[in-house]
Amino acid sequence: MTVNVTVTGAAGQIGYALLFRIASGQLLGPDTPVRLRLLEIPQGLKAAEGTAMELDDCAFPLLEGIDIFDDPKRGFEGANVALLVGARPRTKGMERGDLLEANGGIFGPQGEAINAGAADDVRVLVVGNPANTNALIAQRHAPDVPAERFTAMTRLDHNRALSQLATKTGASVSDIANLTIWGNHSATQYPDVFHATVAGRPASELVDQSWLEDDFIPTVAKRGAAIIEARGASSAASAANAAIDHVHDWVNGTPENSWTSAAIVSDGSYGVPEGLISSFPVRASGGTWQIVQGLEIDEFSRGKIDASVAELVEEREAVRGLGLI
Ligand SMILES: NC(=O)C1=CN([C@@H]2O[C@H](COP(=O)(O)OP(=O)(O)OC[C@H]3O[C@@H](n4cnc5c(N)ncnc54)[C@H](O)[C@@H]3O)[C@@H](O)[C@H]2O)C=CC1
Ligand SMILES: O=C([O-])CC(=O)C(=O)O
Repeated sequence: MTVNVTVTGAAGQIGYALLFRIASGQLLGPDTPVRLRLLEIPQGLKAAEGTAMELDDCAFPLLEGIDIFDDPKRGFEGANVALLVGARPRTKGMERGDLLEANGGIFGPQGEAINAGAADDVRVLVVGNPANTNALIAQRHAPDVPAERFTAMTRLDHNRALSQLATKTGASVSDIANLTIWGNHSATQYPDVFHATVAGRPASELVDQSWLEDDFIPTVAKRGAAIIEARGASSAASAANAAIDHVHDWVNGTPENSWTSAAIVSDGSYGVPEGLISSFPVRASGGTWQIVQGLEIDEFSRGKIDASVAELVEEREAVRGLGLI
């Protein structure tokens, strides 16, 4: 059956890296036809039309159609998968509160539109920053959609951590299992190697604590800023790739022998307040995410997780104070 995929911010740089991969079958697999619904603001419509022309020109056998909208109500109609990429970027002179407020004006109405018209099985991935809190705002505006269908992306952080650890240990990324990103998709995130293995050996035996603290954790947590500095623009292809990985695993399941990371609604596991959208170690099966339970968390990890979760609580209080949730 054809799957309707809504992509917001379709004319942006992540959109340009993402749409062709969705249309080629990499999001949902080689047997699933897709129909794209592109949502943009009025100023983005012309560029979205240009991208749609290029999608046509690829003659993707799985692409059944493309529609373009600037009205969220129509953009999310019948959506089975919704990728919320478009967001208000932080600009000069903008305070954190201004950024949260501007994004509340986007993600509140989009949550309402999902509630009103998306398909019963809708799965939502928020990429646009601040991703966790934008996802929370959207989720709170969609009371009829099960809360666990709203997720935010920390898969790019997860993939960045895999790559750093592989390089350091001289292993291949496919040798690494059970890394975790905890908390917020921000500089406070905690990339945790203490349950990870590299070719079956505990990662913590292969790297020392000073590398973790002085190199690995800050490199992963600040990678977004380093890419902006180097490229003059934020991560786009790697962000699109992570979005594909996230939805692909959500729908098709994670491999037996490992877990991944995703920001999902907390059920209170690991002391993360219930209802926050925070990154956890997760497995997917049967189309749902489950938090990996029973991991031992030492004092170092506890402090790092708590710090990132505290930032999420602060963001939640800020949007509550602004009347956005
Ligand atoms: N979670 C993650 O790991 C990552 C998140 N990001 C975030 O993803 C977002 C998008 O990044 P880029 O594509 O590089 O930005 P971009 O600025 O190139 O594109 C954003 C697009 O969104 C559109 N847009 C703005 N408001 C909209 C609305 N209300 N409805 C529909 N479309 C809307 C804009 O017209 C623009 O075309 C940013 O917030 C960025 O910070 C980027 C990389 C990684
Ligand atoms: O900082 C940004 O805008 C981009 C981002 O989220 C990342 O690359 O992780």
